[in-house]
Amino acid sequence: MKKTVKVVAAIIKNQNEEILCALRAPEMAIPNMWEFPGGKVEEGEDLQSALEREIQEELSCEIKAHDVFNETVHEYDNFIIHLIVLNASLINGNPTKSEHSKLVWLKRENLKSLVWAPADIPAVNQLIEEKV
Ligand SMILES: Nc1nc2c([nH]c(=O)n2[C@H]2C[C@H](O)[C@@H](COP(=O)(O)OP(=O)(O)OP(=O)(O)O)O2)c(=O)[nH]1
Repeated sequence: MKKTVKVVAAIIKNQNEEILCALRAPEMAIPNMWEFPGGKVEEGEDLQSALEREIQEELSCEIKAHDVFNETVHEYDNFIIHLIVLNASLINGNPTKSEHSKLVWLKRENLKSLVWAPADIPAVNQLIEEKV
């Protein structure tokens, strides 16, 4: 049976209403695909704390995680992901990449120009549809 992994990811916006997108590095799982930054929820951790911790670790900045924006279950070849995308706001510092290959801020209407991790497509679609 495939393992199910619970992952939280953040929608972080800047003053221009652009959204932070992160490119997974070649050596990461699901390589060379764009994602909303975040990571796995640890045992006993609530969603908001997990996301705030992951963003501090990965992007060296402080966020406040808010409500759930989109929740999706997607089956990859070797595991099942329960991806929970939360709205978040930047509290302190600037997102700085460590593990990722690239970080970009994109307007909603341009999100489709990236190759997203398949599990992220529902959240991307919801972001685009919301503002038409
Ligand atoms: N962070 C994140 N991971 C995603 C997204 N979409 C998606 O399919 N994934 C997958 C990629 C990975 O297989 C898994 C999350 O792993 P990760 O490598 O980001 O998390 P982590 O830092 O806690 O993992 P680890 O290296 O400590 O094991 O979920 C997304 O939007 N954000």
